[in-house]
Amino acid sequence: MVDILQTPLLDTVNIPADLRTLAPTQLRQLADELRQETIAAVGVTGGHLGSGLGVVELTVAIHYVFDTPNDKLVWDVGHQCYPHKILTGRRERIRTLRMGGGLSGFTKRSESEYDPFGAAHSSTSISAALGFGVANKIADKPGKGIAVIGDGAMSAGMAYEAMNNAAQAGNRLVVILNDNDMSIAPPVGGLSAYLSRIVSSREFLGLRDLAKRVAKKLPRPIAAGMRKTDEFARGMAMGGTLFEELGFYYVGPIDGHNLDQLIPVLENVRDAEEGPILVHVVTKKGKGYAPAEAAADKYHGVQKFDVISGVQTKAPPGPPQYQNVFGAQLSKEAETDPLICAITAAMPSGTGLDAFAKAHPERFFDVGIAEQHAVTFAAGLAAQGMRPFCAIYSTFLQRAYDQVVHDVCIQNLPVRFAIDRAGLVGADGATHAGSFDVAYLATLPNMVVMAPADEAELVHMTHTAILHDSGPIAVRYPRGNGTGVELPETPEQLEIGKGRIVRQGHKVAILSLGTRLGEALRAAEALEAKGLSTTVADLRFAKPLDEELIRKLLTTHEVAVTIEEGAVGGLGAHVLTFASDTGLIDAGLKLRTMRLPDIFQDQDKPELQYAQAGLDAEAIVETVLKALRHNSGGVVEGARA
Ligand SMILES: Cc1ncc(C[n+]2csc(CCOP(=O)(O)OP(=O)(O)O)c2C)c(N)n1
Ligand SMILES: CC(=O)[C@@H](O)[C@H](O)COP(=O)(O)O
Ligand SMILES: [Mg+2]
Repeated sequence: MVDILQTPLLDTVNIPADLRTLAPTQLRQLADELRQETIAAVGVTGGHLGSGLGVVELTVAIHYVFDTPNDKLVWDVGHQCYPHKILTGRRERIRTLRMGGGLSGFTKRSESEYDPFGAAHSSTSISAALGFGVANKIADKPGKGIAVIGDGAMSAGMAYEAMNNAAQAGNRLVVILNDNDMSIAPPVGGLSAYLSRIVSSREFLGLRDLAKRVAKKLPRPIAAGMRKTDEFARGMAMGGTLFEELGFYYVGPIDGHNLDQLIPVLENVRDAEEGPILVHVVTKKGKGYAPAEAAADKYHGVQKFDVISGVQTKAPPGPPQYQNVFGAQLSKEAETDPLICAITAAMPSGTGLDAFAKAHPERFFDVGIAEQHAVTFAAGLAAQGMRPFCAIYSTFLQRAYDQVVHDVCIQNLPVRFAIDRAGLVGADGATHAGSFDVAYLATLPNMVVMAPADEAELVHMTHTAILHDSGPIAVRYPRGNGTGVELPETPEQLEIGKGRIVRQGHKVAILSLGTRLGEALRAAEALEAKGLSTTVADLRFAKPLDEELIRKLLTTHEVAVTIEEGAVGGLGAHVLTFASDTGLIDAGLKLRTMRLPDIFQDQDKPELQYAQAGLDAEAIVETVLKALRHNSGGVVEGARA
């Protein structure tokens, strides 16, 4: 395996133009070196590995054949883009992947002209590539849009919305379907089965007849003398496919690790006069690195690891992760409650539902990457009397907002939302931060929004959600480990809209929502040391607000500060609205809201992200002291604080 890294050919390639000076016979070696470099880099940084290893040859072939960056290459999700980054001028920084100040783990427009479109959420690539292709067509400029989309990402509705429109791009759009028969977990559903049928029922295109068959299939000058009608081309050689029905020329399946096949096929595709074209490429996730190929998840996402053994750095033992506390509690309660069912959109382990899937397979649904469908499916289940839990990361639930509003809230259906990765998430950065869910959910009539301060509270809130049959309810909790509190044997049903006082004082009140409670308590200690007696309340609910408790806190303390792990529009906004509606702010109350700043924060360690966001104990103390210094008649200096 990779020992001392020797990359003589890769060392000569800084950008794709360098790559294009190589002879086709050199590309195999280049791909091998690129694979080694990718493994070595991710060994140091951790990150998404298996997907990138599977597209090493594809990355080399695309940059070799197409005229990037004039042809616009759009990687779906972008989690497979590390080899692409190495070939596009970023090799020197590749060992900073996903670190504070380092390269993003996804494609990012601000990073490179070779990343024409940023991503991290799936299934956007065909739409974006179509946009590039059509814009160039209108302007009569050269340049195609090239989307590389995985079989998992191909399960989302957006991909079909784009394909439904793709004909207008003509030959300006190329879609490369990277079929590795894997999502994060094994892929699910009819499309996955369909792709498997195509692959198993057909031989890979062989080298000997490849050029002939592709030339026949794609009308272009070299096929002169052959029939060039659409009927001939579309029905040719490999028969109709779903993609052909949608108006694509389908080419495939192709062995995506065989450069001798990839290069001529892509050259034909590049030069075709007709389109759009879909190239079905079959690859192996984790290809070329034995530990990845052998792992159940194909090293989708890894910690730092030892390159020789593949052994990943273990996280130090700690409290259970929130996702697993949720999954275990739901699974346990489902033993005695046959109405509970659980839905994930392709994230069974990330949401902690793998435990549930094992224990209750008949009530577990992995719907693939299809968050919108997941929500409306849950609404249907709820309308029929089930108790569905839709477990979706905060950032991915954004995609299903209309379904939450229209299918769930307007009909007041008791769908339970388990919203994981709420707040800042660390290495995945802005695209994956769960910054907006409180703002977008707590504004909806009928919705209940809870946030536990620790994992014991999450147990109570999961139980409370199960029993909440009168309408929709959401519980949002962060990525990572709990605080280490003891988990309750018997969960409590919390009273909806009731918070709790965690620490009683009389001058300063900190109103906390979620897991900032620990920082609020640390701040209270520091304030106490300065002679400022401090109350800390855990509001538990962003909606409905505990108006009685809030009124009491705002009328009995000189300064009140709200704190939450979310953007403006969340708890603080609702408390301010309440204080304004009731006239409580007219009485000279010093009320401040602490929330995420109005920026998309780049990746870093979560604790540093929160410090940068001004949401740690030190920032709370500073906010309180500033408020106390402030004379209510004047203008606040440094307005936010
Ligand atoms: C909208 C959305 N939902 C879920 C995810 C999480 N996610 C990232 S990669 C991935 C699997 C994608 O599978 P595929 O497209 O086949 O790519 P592969 O990992 O196999 O290379 C999932 C579910 C996401 N990024 N975006
Ligand atoms: C690319 C992607 O969307 C996922 O792989 C995501 O990075 C997983 O995040 P967690 O590690 O928080 O489950
Ligand atoms: Mg896949």
